[in-house]
Amino acid sequence: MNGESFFQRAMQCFAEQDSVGANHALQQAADAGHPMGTLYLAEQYFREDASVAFDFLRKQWHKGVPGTLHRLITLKAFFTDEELEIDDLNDLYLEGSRGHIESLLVLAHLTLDEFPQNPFIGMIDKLVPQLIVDLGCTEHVPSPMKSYTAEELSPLLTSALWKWRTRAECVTELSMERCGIRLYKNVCSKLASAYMKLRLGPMMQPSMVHDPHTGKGIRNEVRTSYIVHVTPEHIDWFVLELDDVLETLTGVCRSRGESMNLLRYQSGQEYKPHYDAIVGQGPQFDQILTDGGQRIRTAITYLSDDYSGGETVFPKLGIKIKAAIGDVLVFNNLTQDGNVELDSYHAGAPVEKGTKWVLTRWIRESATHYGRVVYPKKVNLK
Ligand SMILES: O=C(O)CCC(=O)C(=O)O
Ligand SMILES: [Fe+2]
Repeated sequence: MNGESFFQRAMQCFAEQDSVGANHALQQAADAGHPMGTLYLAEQYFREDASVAFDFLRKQWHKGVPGTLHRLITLKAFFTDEELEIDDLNDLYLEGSRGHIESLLVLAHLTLDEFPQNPFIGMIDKLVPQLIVDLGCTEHVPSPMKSYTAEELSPLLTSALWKWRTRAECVTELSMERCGIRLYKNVCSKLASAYMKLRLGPMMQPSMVHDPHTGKGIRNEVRTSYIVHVTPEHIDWFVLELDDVLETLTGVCRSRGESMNLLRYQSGQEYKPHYDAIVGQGPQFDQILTDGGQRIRTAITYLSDDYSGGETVFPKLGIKIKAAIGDVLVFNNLTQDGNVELDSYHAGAPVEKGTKWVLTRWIRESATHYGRVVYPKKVNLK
């Protein structure tokens, strides 16, 4: 049997809740160098002991299994309390040199501001030229193509590490006592914004709102944008990094976040004035509240700014926010004593021209389904 057959057998065993059989088959798949088998098994090890998982991933890397170093660094960065070091970024580079696009994207995202003539963009361009066009990075492609020595790479990796370590140190442009409104500048890089839109955009569906009578999701003129729910199966480095940074900016543990909503508004589309707090009453609303309680806070990450109209408006506060790409707006939906903050009433004004993209995170009082699945060890840290 080959690696794929072992992996399929493991999936079958999981479906039949035979975890012993599944682990045995995963082991066989990993021994045969199967990438997904390797990553699944590493996940199992990681739940028990991070260092066992890391040793296993490194062993598989030496056997030539792709994606293993990238997974190791991702687990270390987002699921342990260990700090990333320069060697970890070098590992991402090694993974990228074997053709792992996401590793190169992470390195490009961490270095593009400092190094516009960017070798990582050049490496991506060699592998998938269309991606560079779709990400709007064509002006960054270095020419001529070449391989980079350790000495040439060193300043880039040092700078990437600095960028990583200061990822949540953002300048505040607007700060208001009422509703705890804060607008943080330049949180999400242009590259990360472009990549998330590109990767998740094809899954867009019409947005829904809760029917005030039944609590069920319905289409309604109140909210005419398109949406993708960024559920656990969609997470990647960029989603995890945003979860991490938003935890710092909002002061609430990432495990209390609902899965983010990627919203796309085209001309004429809007989100009419509303509360993000759950304001309906009845059994269906009680059901919605079981996923972590009330929505205490909201964080909106702006992924585009080449549109007119489309401001985020707070009519009771008399403010209109037109953020730049990469900015994050945070505000409270509840008062100190836990009531709905009436001033938090807000809208996404109709877009006039161009396309507005945002990622909305609604944050609850306690751990959500998303938080429990993605961050089982980080539940309720704050
Ligand atoms: O699009 C906007 O500016 C606001 C989005 C919003 O209010 C929400 O998603 O809850
Ligand atoms: Fe909202």
